[in-house]
Amino acid sequence: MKILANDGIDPLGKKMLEDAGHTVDTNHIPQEELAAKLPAYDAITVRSATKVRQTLIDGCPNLKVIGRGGVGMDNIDVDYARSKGIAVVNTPAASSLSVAELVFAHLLNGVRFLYDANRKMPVEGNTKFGALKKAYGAGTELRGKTIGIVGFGRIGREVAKIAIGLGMDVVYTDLFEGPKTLTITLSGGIQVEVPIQQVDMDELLKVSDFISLHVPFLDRPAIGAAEFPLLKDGVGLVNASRGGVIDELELVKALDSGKVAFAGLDVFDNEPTPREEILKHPKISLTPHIGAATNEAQERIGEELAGLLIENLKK
Ligand SMILES: O=C(O)CC[C@@H](O)C(=O)O
Repeated sequence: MKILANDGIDPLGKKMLEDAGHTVDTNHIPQEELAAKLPAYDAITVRSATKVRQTLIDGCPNLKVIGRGGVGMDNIDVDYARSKGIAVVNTPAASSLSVAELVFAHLLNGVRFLYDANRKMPVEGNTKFGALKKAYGAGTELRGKTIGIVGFGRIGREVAKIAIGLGMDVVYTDLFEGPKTLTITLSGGIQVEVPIQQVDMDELLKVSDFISLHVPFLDRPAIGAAEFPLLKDGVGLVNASRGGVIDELELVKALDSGKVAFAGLDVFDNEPTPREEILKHPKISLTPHIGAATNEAQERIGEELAGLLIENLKK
């Protein structure tokens, strides 16, 4: 069968597919050319960039599988594809740890002003060293602080485990009733049971020194105009889930007023062209949607995705 890996696939996954007798094309086809070219393929794999919408699906009667390397399927019309008999598969667990680690990259970046130091040091570092040292002189430790985790799925739980390892207190919200403890496995296989607390959103906003969001974008931002006033003064926010989950315009206002001390953003309202106010804001640590972009996660994703494709292409 012919598979188009339109947003790439790890070499391990590609080899598994080829060993199973499939042809894998990793040359990216731009979105506007897909309608003409995708009908020649039996399956497509995407990450978050390529959109597989109803009109594209309608033009590909031979398509058997749509594979999403990653978690969120918001770039695919999943129900519609399934109604046409196309299997839609994803790899929900493979990138959790990588996303969680990126959350802490942003948090540690935020509490020590690295986002700003990295911008200013190359320009002003030799003339204003002392002034910069003073500007970044009031950092904050994470230990003993409370992190609020919005959405306690796989990624949220990985965030909680790292936070516990750093000596932070964890509160979380979720639509479902979640655990009261988390089991942390230390090196040597020692397991420790640590208490965590599920609270409602208002309580989380009130008590958290830092908040990390791990929910899909639904119909409104999880932190928007109504929520910002409820936040603790000087909170740090991290969004490595989906653009729109934090209202960006309200965020800029809250950063400017000092209500929010800093934000770490991996995802944006209008990817891949985020708004200027966000890109240029001096209190935002930025990454271009790379939560899952580690060698380890991509290898796990490629392997899992290849397995799912092989299984579904047999049917
Ligand atoms: O691979 C990507 O481009 C992002 C993936 C990530 O947002 C996910 O939903 O798994």
